Amino acid sequence: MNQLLQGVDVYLIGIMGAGKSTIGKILARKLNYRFFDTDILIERVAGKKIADIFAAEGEEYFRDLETQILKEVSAYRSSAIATGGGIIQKPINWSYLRQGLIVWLDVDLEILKKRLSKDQNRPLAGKLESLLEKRYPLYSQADMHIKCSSNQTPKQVADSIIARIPAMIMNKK
Ligand SMILES: Nc1ncnc2c1ncn2[C@@H]1O[C@H](COP(=O)(O)OP(=O)(O)O)[C@@H](O)[C@H]1O
Ligand SMILES: O=C(O)C1=C[C@@H](OP(=O)(O)O)[C@@H](O)[C@H](O)C1
Ligand SMILES: [Mg+2]
Repeated sequence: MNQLLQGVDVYLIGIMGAGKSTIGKILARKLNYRFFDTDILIERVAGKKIADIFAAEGEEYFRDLETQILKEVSAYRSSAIATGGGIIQKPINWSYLRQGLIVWLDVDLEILKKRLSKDQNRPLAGKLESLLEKRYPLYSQADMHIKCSSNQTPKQVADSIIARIPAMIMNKK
C-alpha cells in the first residue's frame, strides 16, 4: 500500500463531528503516516482552546492561524491531515489541500447533532445546519466522497478510505 501511495498526503475534510480527527489518527497509524490535526496545532500555537480563541480574538484570527498551519503541514509528505470543518471556505486553502488527496467524510445531520450535543469546544456548533448547507458544494469538490453510515466504526471508515486510495491516485495521474 505504501509503495502505491508514494507518500501522497491525505486531507480529511467535512463538517464538524464528521470524524476527521478520530479517523485521521487511525488512517495515519494504518498507513504508517504522520498525523496532523490543524485544530490541535492551532491550540498549541495560540496556547488556548479553540472556543477561547473565538471568544477572545474572533473567527478571522482563527482562520488566519488555520491557513498558516495548513501551509506548514502541507510541506510534509506521507501524512494524514485532519482539518477543521471550515477550512474549505478560503480559496487559498484549496491550493494547499490540492497538494494531496482530499477525502470528504459525509455524515447525516441527525448523527452529527447527537455527536456534538455535549461538546464545549466547537463555537460554531449552533450553526451546524446552515453551515452544512452553505459548505456542501465546497465539500463536494473533494477527490473522494465517503458517505458514513451510523453503524460504521471509525476503523471501518478508515479501511474504506484505504481501499479506494489506489484508484484515486491512478485517476489523478
Ligand atoms: N464512525 C464513528 N462512529 C461513531 N462515533 C464517531 C465516529 N467518528 C467519530 N465519532 C465520534 O464523534 C465525535 C466527533 O468526532 P471528531 O473526530 O472529533 O470529528 P471532527 O474532527 O470531524 O469534528 C467524537 O466524539 C468521536 O468519538
Ligand atoms: O466548522 C468549523 O468552522 C470549525 C470546525 C472545528 O473543527 P472540527 O471540524 O474538527 O470540529 C474547528 O476548526 C472550529 O471550531 C471551526
Ligand atoms: Mg476535528
